[in-house]
Amino acid sequence: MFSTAFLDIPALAGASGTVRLPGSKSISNRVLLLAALASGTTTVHDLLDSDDTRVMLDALRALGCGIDAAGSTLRITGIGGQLKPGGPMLPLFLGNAGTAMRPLTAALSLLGGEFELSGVPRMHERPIGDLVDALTQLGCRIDYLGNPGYPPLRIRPVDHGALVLDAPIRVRGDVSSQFLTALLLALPLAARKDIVIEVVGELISKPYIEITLNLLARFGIAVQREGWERFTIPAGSRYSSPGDIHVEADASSASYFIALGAIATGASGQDSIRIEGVGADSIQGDIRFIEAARQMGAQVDSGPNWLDVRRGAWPLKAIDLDANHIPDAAMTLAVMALYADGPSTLRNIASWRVKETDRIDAMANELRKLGATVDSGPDFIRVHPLERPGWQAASIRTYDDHRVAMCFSLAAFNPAGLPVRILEPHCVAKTFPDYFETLFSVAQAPEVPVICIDGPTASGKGTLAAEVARLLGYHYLDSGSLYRVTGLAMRRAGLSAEPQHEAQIAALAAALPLHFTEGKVLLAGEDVSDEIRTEAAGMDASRVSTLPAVRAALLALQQRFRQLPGLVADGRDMGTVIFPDAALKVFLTASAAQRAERRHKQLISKGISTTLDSLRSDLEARDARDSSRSVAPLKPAQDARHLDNSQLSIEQSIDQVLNWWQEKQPFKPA
Ligand SMILES: O=C(O)C1=C[C@@H](OP(=O)(O)O)[C@@H](O)[C@H](O)C1
Ligand SMILES: C=C(OP(=O)(O)O)C(=O)O
Repeated sequence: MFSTAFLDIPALAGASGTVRLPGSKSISNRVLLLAALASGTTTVHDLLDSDDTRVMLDALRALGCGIDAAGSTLRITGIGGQLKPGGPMLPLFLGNAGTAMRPLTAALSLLGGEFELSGVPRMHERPIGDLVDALTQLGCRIDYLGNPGYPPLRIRPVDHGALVLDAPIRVRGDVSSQFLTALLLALPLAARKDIVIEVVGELISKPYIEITLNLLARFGIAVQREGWERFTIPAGSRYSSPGDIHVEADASSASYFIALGAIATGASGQDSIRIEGVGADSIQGDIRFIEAARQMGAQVDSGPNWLDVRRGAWPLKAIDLDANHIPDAAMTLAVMALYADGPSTLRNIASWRVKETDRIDAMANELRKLGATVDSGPDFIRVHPLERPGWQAASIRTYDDHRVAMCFSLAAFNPAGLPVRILEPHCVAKTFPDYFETLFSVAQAPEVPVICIDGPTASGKGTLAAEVARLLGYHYLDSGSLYRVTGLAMRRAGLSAEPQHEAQIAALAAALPLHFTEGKVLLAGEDVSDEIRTEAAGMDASRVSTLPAVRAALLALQQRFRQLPGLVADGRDMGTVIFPDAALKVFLTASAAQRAERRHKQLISKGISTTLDSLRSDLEARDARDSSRSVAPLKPAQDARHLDNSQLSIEQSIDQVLNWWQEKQPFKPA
């Protein structure tokens, strides 16, 4: 996941390949709750692992459910519809998960304990009054701890004998379908007689009720229904675990990749996006996004558990759609509309205003930043397409809404070749923590940005480059370590850095089984981070780096690190030889006295004894060798910015490089 303050997505040109998507949020949280209420153990396969499921799991653990995770499988032992009596009041934090807050409110109101349910500030602005009213009719005891009609809530124990089950329970369905879902999931706890639920007002987001009914059936509860107005939970209903249950991939998450297939042209080989884990026969209503995508021109094939999408009509065809049945995925259509042949209108979407943010306003604001003309009203949005000269580079605010972040990534396919900045990209953690990594695994950019930081030994370029990479969410290449690892491989093969061994060392270098993970350098799986940091290994590195055949072998290896969303590379010839087209090149220096002092401190802190004088003369010898070698000597690229950090703190150096980088970006302030 990208935990950076922002993520710059370079202009993208194509996309092709296969993605496997994480589990459905709606299925995951329903299955977890049903498994928790049932008796016995349920094994859940391919559960979504995200903020929304984590808050549900934490709540269920607090209730006393047994939960064991092993890989993508989770075993959950339910409480059999009964809480241990006399437990303390439980505070439960439910983040911004509607699928946790609403169903748990209903279930806990009937379970008998005392609870306080709260969430993030936005959750305290998301309505729950219609559900609380329905539960209160029944005799449940729920108080508002903040604003009436909104969480946080206090739930008090209820006397099951006093529940009013004779009259139908009336619930409004026109604000959120989750209120009806919550009642359907929880009321079997009280079904000593038939319980009837009547929906008041036009039910929205109907397909989510189908998911609820489908999963209830798998847990042994056969709800009878009359259209969308009346639902009966038969007397004696009991949750019974199906044993094993598989979670489909999330159809709403699939919408971004379906859109990607519709917008992007493929590269050589495969020219489509294949999505695995969900197919057209999904139980999730958002799968009907493919109908809308087809209307706009996408070519979609599907089979059991897979979809294959490619570009059809181009530009896309404008659409006018009642999107009430696909409230989440429809946001993706609003961005696809930028690539259409006329204005597109999405109607009947008033519920967008009470989700993670006011999504109608959020989409309108951010689409306008890209240059689009947008009209909106209480329950619709109309998006006019953008012509090439109309596109603007924009810093997209995401309002802590995962879907805003995800759907705006599709703006990176703009024909003007502009990058898109996504602010607070970590909001995707709600349902799809690795969204951007998954996007980057199939997207192609004509130009992946590179920042080069070259400089002499002990100038601090490693620390600076790693930190800049971390702050930008870019990959990091410590090219010096490649030479160090080559030196180590050379030693281990019994060779030395003499010209007669050059070809052999080059062959070793070309095939280095090298990985950088979490600040470690792994050679064939072995952590060699410490071994390559000794002074002797530094000397070997410097020597092998003078061998032209070794440098050539390592060139391709280094260039392969240039991957989306970008790269920060440190070394001695990054800007001059390896990435001569880098957008920013920094030549980092510090006086030999300063560098010797830093290195001295470093070694002393590791308990290695040395003297300042010897370090300084070693450094000077190494500088001389590095700058006089015949191949790619250490010298600043012509277009490099010089940074002497002798008098700067590491933070000041980082700020300077980030400022230079920002100066090169076309983004206006957010
Ligand atoms: O029941 C569910 O799993 C959901 C129902 C929908 O909410 P509304 O019914 O509030 O539209 C949807 O937007 C949400 O992401 C998930
Ligand atoms: C509306 C959404 O979430 P929630 O389940 O919190 O309602 C969503 O995921 O788009």
